[in-house]
Amino acid sequence: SPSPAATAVGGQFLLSPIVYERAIRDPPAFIKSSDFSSADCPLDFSWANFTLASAACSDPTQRAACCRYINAFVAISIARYANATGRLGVPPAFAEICLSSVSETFKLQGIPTDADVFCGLGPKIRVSYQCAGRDTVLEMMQSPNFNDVIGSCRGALSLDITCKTCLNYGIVYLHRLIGSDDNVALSVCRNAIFVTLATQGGILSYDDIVTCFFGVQGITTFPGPSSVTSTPASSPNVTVDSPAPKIKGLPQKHPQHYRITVIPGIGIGVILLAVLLQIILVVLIRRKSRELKNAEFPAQNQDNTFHHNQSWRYTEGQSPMFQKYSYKETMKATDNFSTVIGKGGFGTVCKAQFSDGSVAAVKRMDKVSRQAEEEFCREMELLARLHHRHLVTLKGFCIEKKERFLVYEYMVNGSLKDHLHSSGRKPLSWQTRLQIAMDVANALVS
Ligand SMILES: Nc1ncnc2c1ncn2[C@@H]1O[C@H](COP(=O)(O)OP(=O)(O)OP(=O)(O)O)[C@@H](O)[C@H]1O
Repeated sequence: SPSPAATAVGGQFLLSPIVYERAIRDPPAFIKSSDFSSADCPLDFSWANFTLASAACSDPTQRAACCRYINAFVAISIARYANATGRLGVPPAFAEICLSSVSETFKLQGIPTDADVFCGLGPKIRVSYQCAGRDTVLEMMQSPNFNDVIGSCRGALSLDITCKTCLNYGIVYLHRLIGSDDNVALSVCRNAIFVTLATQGGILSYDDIVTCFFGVQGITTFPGPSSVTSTPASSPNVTVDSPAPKIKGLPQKHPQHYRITVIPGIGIGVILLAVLLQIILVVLIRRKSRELKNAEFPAQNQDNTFHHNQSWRYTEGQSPMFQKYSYKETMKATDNFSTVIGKGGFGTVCKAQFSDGSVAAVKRMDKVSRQAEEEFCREMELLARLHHRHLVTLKGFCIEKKERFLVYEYMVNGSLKDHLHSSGRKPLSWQTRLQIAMDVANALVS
């Protein structure tokens, strides 16, 4: 019959929190394991992915792997339990029900029942890792030389060499601690080391420890107090013990796997950002230098017709190099382009008076287009070659951003066109017209 401290509710025994806590810490004689059902076992397996384990356990040639999986599942559940309670496994009063609960869970998850037997669930694989009289994580940590184990296991345990070093330190520590060759005791204590390391949160990678200690992979593990079942299902509000102690002075905030993911992520992000900034910088510098080049030699970039090295220097005779006028001085000489004297196909013509006293006619290109650009170049090329007293002389040019100017010798009496077509002028005599035609023809053939 049930103990007086327990009340039968729906076929299960619901213990009051205080009685439960006492029961698991120091079970009184009247509390027997038969008072609990397997649902009361505080070990939780809801986190586990059994796919690989059930495949290994169903294959008779994979028995060793199967047992490693089973050992790992139990050890991880105990580590989760220890994370919340600080204990290295379930209290003795729960040992029996937990073994049958674990067995039932494995069965439900497709692991053949004979795996319990050949792996030794109970005699070899236990649900409590009492190691040389140590029941708690704190006691393990306080045992002599345990710091050496922690120190040696702090590296990247995913690496074979680091894992071996960690395990070797563990074995040395255990030989000193238990001083025997009892394989079961060594195996249980080894699991106690695993649980103690696994409860250290951020300083070690949980998944790496599992792989290192049990030689299995693909077990989904999510450690942390929130996911740890610290109480039986029937007593959800009872906390059993204080959570597992952590090593002082070491970061505890995030699990290692989180750091492993985030830190390289940040590094890669920073590198990508630096590369991106460099590319942007290069593009901006190139664009700027192209702009500067355009301002200096725009036509050259748009079209090959403008070969400035050839066109700006007239090599025949005494023709000088064209003068380059600045936009500022051109603007000043034309009183901000207000001295308009005519308009032709190329653009507007202004009279200009430069600071050195020279007078010129400045043709301002209306808009920069490919065609206008070509015309600009052609005019310069042509006038660079043609020099005659009957042809107007090109004095220079001005190129700045999108502005194009040709600076000519100023014709005081206007152009021939003015004399031929302007209505306000006295018509030229036929003799003069004939003379002009001959002069122009002369200029073109000479
Ligand atoms: N060097 C100059 N000196 C004085 N006036 C000029 C000079 N060049 C042009 N002009 C004036 O500007 C007007 C326009 O000249 P522009 O050469 O641009 O046009 P155009 O003679 O009609 O030839 P086009 O149509 O081929 O451009 C001329 O009719 C003239 O009155």
